[in-house]
Amino acid sequence: MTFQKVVHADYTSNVYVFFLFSALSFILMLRGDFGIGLDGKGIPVSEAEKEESTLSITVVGASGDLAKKKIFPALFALFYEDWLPENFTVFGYARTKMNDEELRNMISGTLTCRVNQRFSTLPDLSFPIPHDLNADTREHLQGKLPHTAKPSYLKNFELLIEAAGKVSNRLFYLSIPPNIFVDVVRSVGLRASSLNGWTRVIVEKPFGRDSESSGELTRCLKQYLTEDQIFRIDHYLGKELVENLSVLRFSNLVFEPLWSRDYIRSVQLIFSEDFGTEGRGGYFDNYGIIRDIMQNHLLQILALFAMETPVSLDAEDVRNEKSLRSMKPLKLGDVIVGQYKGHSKSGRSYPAYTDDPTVPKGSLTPTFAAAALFINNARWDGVPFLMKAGKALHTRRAEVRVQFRHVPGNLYKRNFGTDLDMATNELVLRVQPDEAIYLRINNKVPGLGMRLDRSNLNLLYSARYPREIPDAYERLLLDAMAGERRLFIRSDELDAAWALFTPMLKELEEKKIAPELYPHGSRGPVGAHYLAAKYNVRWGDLGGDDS
Ligand SMILES: NC(=O)C1=CN([C@@H]2O[C@H](COP(=O)(O)OP(=O)(O)OC[C@H]3O[C@@H](n4cnc5c(N)ncnc54)[C@H](OP(=O)(O)O)[C@@H]3O)[C@@H](O)[C@H]2O)C=CC1
Ligand SMILES: O=C1O[C@H](COP(=O)(O)O)[C@@H](O)[C@H](O)[C@H]1O
Repeated sequence: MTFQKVVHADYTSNVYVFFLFSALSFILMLRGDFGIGLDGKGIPVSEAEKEESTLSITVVGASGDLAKKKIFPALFALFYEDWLPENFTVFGYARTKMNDEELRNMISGTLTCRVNQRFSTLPDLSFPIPHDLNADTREHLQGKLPHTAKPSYLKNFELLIEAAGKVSNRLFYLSIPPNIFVDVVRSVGLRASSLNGWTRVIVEKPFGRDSESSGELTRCLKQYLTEDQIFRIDHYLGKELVENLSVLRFSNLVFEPLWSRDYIRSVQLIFSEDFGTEGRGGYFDNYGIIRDIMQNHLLQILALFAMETPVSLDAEDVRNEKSLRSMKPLKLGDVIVGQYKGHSKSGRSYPAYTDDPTVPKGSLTPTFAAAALFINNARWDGVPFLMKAGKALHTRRAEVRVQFRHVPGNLYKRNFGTDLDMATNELVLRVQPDEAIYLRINNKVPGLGMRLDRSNLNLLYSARYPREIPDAYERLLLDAMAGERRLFIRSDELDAAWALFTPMLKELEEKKIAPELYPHGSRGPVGAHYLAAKYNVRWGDLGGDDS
């Protein structure tokens, strides 16, 4: 196996890092579920195409936080697990100048263990430039050619030259701030598209900040790319438990009959992080937790949870059934917002959101929100879908909690006392950490007499599946390479998602609603409890008996 990395180039007007990894001699094992495959995994290409094609993956924004923490580790994990095709190259672009060693250090520092083991066995990363690049490009890459001023960001995309005589497929990952999305897409569309293979672009959120800006972004992107080339990523859709949601429901007879207003009393989608916005305050203040987490990650999970049975697992069939268009726009009265304040605990002090120098003083941006959404269809009419998302809370967790109705005429109510909520069944999908699915049931405590107890039927992934669970970005990158769109957001879904949130967000901002302050590291504002109480339910994550 060889592994190559080349070169940064300095330019007169801007300085870009340009580096190239070329991993050769990988074994491509094709994934059976994509049809044309051979033996169970890999990218769906025929044997002929495998030999005749090259794949380049270009990470734009390669020096950034996301590239460092997620994209490069995911690419290396795919490489490590032999999921990448034979002729495979990774390019990276950023503004920061970085030498080879700095770059290598940046990447190796964030690789997961399993990847590190193999990374450390790699030979020296500095190899000559591959012979299949033409002479001009070689010189250009080595910084020997004079450079004139670059009219736009990434002008030098034309440097992308893959092995001569092969079909070149190109995947671009835009890991950059939204204000330069369109410039980069223009460069990709006009200067760097493949002439004989496919060109796809993965776009990171935020996809606008309301219906208008999102619509405008979509229009601009579509000037240079077709909808089929745009892969809008929501990495929560790549998480193992979220992917399993449909399997759980549609492949187990015991759940599907219960999946409606007849048996389900409320559904709760809960996201919490035990750290603040440190380092990302500048970005975050323009968006807030509702746009950062609810309008995309939690809403996508909700849409998958509540969908009707699709005709097939094809991307379009699945995306057609996601229930976004049946949902009612969110009302301000069904939302509460919060913001974390400074707090001292055990001699340590934790900053307030507004202590971040990149956050404007007096900012009203919510770092916490809770909301109640409703779906206007026969299956879900009247069922509150409660969402709760917050930064700087007491724990890091993401989960879906399905609370079932009380048992009618419960024979055992005497044994539970008057608190019937304590006796309702609850199905919990813990997305992270410690992935698990568990069902809370009532059970007789063994022994004489009749004492009832609430217990969990528990599928803890680490016990049942000891293998490490791949990161969401691994799955989504692989899908994008394969042209599988099921887990990416279609433009009409995006429009529907913004239509649900935009009126409420506008009102919230116009009325300058002050967020309720909560201490850093707490469970969040009490307003969230009032919201749940309004719909006669309780947040399930407060019970304290999770396994
Ligand atoms: N970080 C995260 O956890 C997540 C991020 N995202 C999204 O991913 C994208 C990237 O985020 P993140 O990595 O955190 O951001 P960073 O600010 O850490 O990195 C941004 C990258 O873009 C480059 N860049 C910034 N401004 C310009 C410019 N004007 N012209 C050219 N290049 C520029 C930077 O280059 P340089 O460093 O050289 O200046 C850097 O490589 C954003 O859209 C963000 O919303 C989405 C989900 C999670
Ligand atoms: O998209 C985002 O997600 C992260 C949380 O992702 P996770 O996979 O670590 O749970 C969040 O921190 C960030 O604010 C948001 O932009």
